[in-house]
Amino acid sequence: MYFSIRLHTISDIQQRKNITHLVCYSHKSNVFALRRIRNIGIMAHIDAGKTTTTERMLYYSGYIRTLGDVDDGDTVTDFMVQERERGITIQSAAVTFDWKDYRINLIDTPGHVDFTVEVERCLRVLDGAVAVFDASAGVEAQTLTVWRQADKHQIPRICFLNKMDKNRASFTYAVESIELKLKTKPLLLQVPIGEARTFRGLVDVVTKEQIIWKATSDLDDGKNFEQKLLLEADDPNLFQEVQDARNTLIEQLADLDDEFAELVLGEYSENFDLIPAAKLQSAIRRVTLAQKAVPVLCGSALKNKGVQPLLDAITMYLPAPNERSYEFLERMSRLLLPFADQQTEIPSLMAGNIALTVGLKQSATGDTIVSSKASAVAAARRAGRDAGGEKRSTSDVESLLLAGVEVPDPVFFCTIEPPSVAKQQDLDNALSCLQREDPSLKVKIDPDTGQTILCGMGELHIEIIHDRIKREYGIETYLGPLQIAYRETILNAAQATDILDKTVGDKRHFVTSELEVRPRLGERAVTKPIIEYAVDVIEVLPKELQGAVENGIMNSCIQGPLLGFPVQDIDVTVQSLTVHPDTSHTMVSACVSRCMQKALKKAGIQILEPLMNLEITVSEDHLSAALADLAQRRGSIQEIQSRQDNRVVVAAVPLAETMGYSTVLRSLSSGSATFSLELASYQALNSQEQSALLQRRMGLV
Ligand SMILES: Nc1nc2c(ncn2[C@@H]2O[C@H](COP(=O)(O)OP(=O)(O)OP(=O)(O)O)[C@@H](O)[C@H]2O)c(=O)[nH]1
Repeated sequence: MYFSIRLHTISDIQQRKNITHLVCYSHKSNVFALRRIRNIGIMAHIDAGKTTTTERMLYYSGYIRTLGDVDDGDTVTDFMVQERERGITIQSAAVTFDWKDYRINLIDTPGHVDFTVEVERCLRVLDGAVAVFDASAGVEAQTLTVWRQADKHQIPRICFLNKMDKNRASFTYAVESIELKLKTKPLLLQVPIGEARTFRGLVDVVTKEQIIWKATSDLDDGKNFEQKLLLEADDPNLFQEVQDARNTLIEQLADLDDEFAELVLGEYSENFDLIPAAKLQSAIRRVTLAQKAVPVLCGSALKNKGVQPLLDAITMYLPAPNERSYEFLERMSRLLLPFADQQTEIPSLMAGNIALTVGLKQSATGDTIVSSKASAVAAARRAGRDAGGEKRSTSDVESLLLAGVEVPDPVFFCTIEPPSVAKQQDLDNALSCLQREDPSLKVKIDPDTGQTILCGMGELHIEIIHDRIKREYGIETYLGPLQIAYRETILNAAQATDILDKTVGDKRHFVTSELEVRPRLGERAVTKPIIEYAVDVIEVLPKELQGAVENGIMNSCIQGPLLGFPVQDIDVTVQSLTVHPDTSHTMVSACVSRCMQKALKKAGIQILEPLMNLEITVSEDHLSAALADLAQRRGSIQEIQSRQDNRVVVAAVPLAETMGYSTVLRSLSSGSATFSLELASYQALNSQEQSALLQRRMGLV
């Protein structure tokens, strides 16, 4: 389990003191000046080649002696059994290695959409990221999702166009799709030499050096390559291409960076060729750190080409921890330096590093650990000051400190049962450990049957959890059929009243309430009800009682009256409320909750189903079969784009129709089509579908 052990310190003076103190405790080999550390994530769409690229980095840096292969299931970072069996990354793995006097802490993150939360929990502890693309596919659906997450956390990035050796690989196409779909400015730092089967090397646009690997680099390890200045006589066309690319790069940088613009317009205005590489490199670094543009490199990790220049670019263009806007520091009783599934104990940790710690029983993914309450308060105050001196409320400050991982609501659920009642306690323990690690996994108890319910992000997510419980905790569990997490909303406005009159011991609890519920109109789904009060209620309602009323309203929305799914998109007005002085807050909540249930029932319930964005990449030959199948799944096609020789179908399809889709798509496209799914919104079921669902749920069909 990885924690973002990031401590705001109270003042710079104190921080300097603490760092010195920690350096004294460090092993010499572990002491790296902050500016020589890079905390980097690798992110991309599934199968773009993150794990393969990471494996090459470890090899070239000397940390492993033989190259592992995803397809053989022996890579360092995919160490979970499920990862090795399926050839995909599920859990992020952290590795630390050195490259030319720099220490790189690198996290390989999963690409499958079911594990998006895993990516986000990594991003928030990183300073920079490498986005890996399949050069024959360009930007794919999941790349967009992780790109947006990185935008949210303001993470400077480098793009690596991998798989340049693949049939249909196209540098130009991939760059265009980055510009168009990610709405970013690509800085082309390399020009490939050859493409697809002829790909053999690249030219560094900044230094004009060509790097050519041996034709047999996929058989040897790609460590040997020829590096020399590209001369016009070597290849006039390539020389001109590089010259043009360099001029474009210079123009781009001058547009984005004033310091560089001054240089170009002044000293070097007569001859751009004379601009020293170092000046270009520092300008690239500045615009990358400011996230005004993204350097683009290319290669083929599998064929051992292009990874060493990528490592150089990471050290050159991505930020050191002290160049990001936070200063964090921590010292703990037991600290471990991760190397995938191996760890080395270290005596202390300097600011800017990533490490593991053990034994924290109460904390979970997304928490921020601070050394004391006082330092947390001081950090919050400082964060308040940094935010432009505006006054912040306490809750603002709290939310700033606890800014955690954004967890999407789960869309699938199923019952999970242990082999015997005696094993229930073990299962509960296993589930609570897994939940602390993975915030996208939710566990609840069905109030009617008492069964444990597992809620997750997709079929694969639940399958992997099931498998992990068996392998890691030795419990063979039984899963019920996978079900869709629907939502409920109301069709009309309705009013209801309720009276609670209960005497417990010598106390009389007396409450009357009157509420109105109305459907909320608007584009965006709002999961929490918007609560308003009639003027004469709010004027006399004490703050504590308001909390009890709102609890009652919220509780009744957790389980809707029709099928027990959460209720969304409603407005509530508390029209009247009387409370006897001795009445407890629990009784107030209970009365309001009952009143809400009555109002919701009267208002008429509409079931909403999750609607997914589906993107299918399929060859022309299999397009009509894929479209015909989509039509049967209540899918609506939004767009059909061309991507190289393939067609990309962008569609919306109800989640209920996507069960087992991967098997069907594989068989109708002879294994060539790929797809990705992402939750888009919730849509109303029509009355026939709704009554069919009700009948199924009641076991009538
Ligand atoms: N042709 C070609 N294939 C590659 C290259 N890099 C990776 N692959 C193959 O692409 C597949 C996916 O590679 P991975 O490294 O597992 O990709 P990933 O992005 O880590 O995948 P997830 O972690 O599951 O998202 C494997 O079959 C690799 O052998 C490359 O440069 N060229």
